[in-house]
Amino acid sequence: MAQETQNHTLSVSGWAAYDSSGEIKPYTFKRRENGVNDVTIEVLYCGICHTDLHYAKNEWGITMYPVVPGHEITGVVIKVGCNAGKFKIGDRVGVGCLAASCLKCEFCADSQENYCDQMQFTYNGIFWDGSITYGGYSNVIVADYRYVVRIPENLPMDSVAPLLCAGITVFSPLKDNGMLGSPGKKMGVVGLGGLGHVAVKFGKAFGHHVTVLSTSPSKETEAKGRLGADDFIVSTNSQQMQAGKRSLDFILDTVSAQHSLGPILELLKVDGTLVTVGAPDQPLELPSFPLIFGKRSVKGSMTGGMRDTQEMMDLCGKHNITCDVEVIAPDTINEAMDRLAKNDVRYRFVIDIAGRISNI
Ligand SMILES: NC(=O)c1ccc[n+]([C@@H]2O[C@H](COP(=O)([O-])OP(=O)(O)OC[C@H]3O[C@@H](n4cnc5c(N)ncnc54)[C@H](O)[C@@H]3O)[C@@H](O)[C@H]2O)c1
Ligand SMILES: [Zn+2]
Ligand SMILES: [Zn+2]
Repeated sequence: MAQETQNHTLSVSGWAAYDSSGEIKPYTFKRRENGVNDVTIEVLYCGICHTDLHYAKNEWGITMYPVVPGHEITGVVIKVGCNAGKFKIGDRVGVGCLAASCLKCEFCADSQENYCDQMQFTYNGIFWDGSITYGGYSNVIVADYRYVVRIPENLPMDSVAPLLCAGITVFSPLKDNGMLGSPGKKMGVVGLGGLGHVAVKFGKAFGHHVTVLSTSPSKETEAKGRLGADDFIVSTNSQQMQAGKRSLDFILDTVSAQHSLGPILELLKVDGTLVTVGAPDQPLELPSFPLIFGKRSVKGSMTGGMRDTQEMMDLCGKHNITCDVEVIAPDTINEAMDRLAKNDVRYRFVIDIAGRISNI
């Protein structure tokens, strides 16, 4: 069982869910003191990922309460361990989903720490010292420097925060599947939420023709006008789905709820690939006919490694890509979570942890 260890003496104020109601309330807890490999970060902003909602409500059945969610963290370094000299006090940094990995296996050696079988998450994980990890809904986080990235100077700390999970989670499968550096592909994005809206922006930045698939016809104008999508298919409109058959090279499915992949797969060309990154609590429906008749592949992908995360950040800095966010105060996290559950967000809530908006 996880247990707190003696060097957990740093008092931190945060917000936690205490039970499967998912209600978020203030929570004061202890973190480890800054170790030789650590940086201590004053948290400025933290995005609300749909995964936070899955955990807060124990939708995957693995939540250890109280859970302090948050893995889209931006902040400023306030303490540096002696081995963490690549960072200095005052650096603008980000922390995503990963807190630890073995650092020795083939995946760690290749900076695919996200696939290390010893990998531990930023929250609801168990750190090497046996303590439960707590995420970014808190004013300070202590992170091993190997899981910290730099934020480009030109990007604002609030709208950059969701890149730490939503961003890398869609960047990584795009890179892995030949969508980076080979423009002109036909790309589909299913679900226009936090992950989906970044996927559209990346798709356009990488030179692709991007089609959004959504159940909400009302999102068409924004998807095209604001995010730059080229086409929009309402997934419940059978005529539109029929017209789109065999038109796409690659599809990224970001939907958070159970659904069938069958009709979506029909939109892929022969030999096309669908990567699912959404994590519904119920199995996806995967009929074999659209798979075998089109020699199509379905793959999964989980967040991304640290080298790719920094690469993505730097690319976003170069192309000025940020997320479309609604910044909220910590005392409205519950309202934001309710709206997230109802798909009423454009496109990511970001908590102003340090209370900067209250000063405006
Ligand atoms: N693979 C990973 O590493 C990874 C990382 C982050 C998030 N996730 C998962 O990805 C999913 C999406 O996360 P998000 O933060 O973008 O969530 P979000 O709530 O911002 O977006 C989800 C989108 O799915 C749409 N949607 C919901 N139910 C639908 C349905 N029945 N049919 C069609 N569309 C529907 C919503 O309208 C919304 O646009 C979540 O399940 C989350 O846990 C996975
Ligand atoms: Zn996430
Ligand atoms: Zn490893």
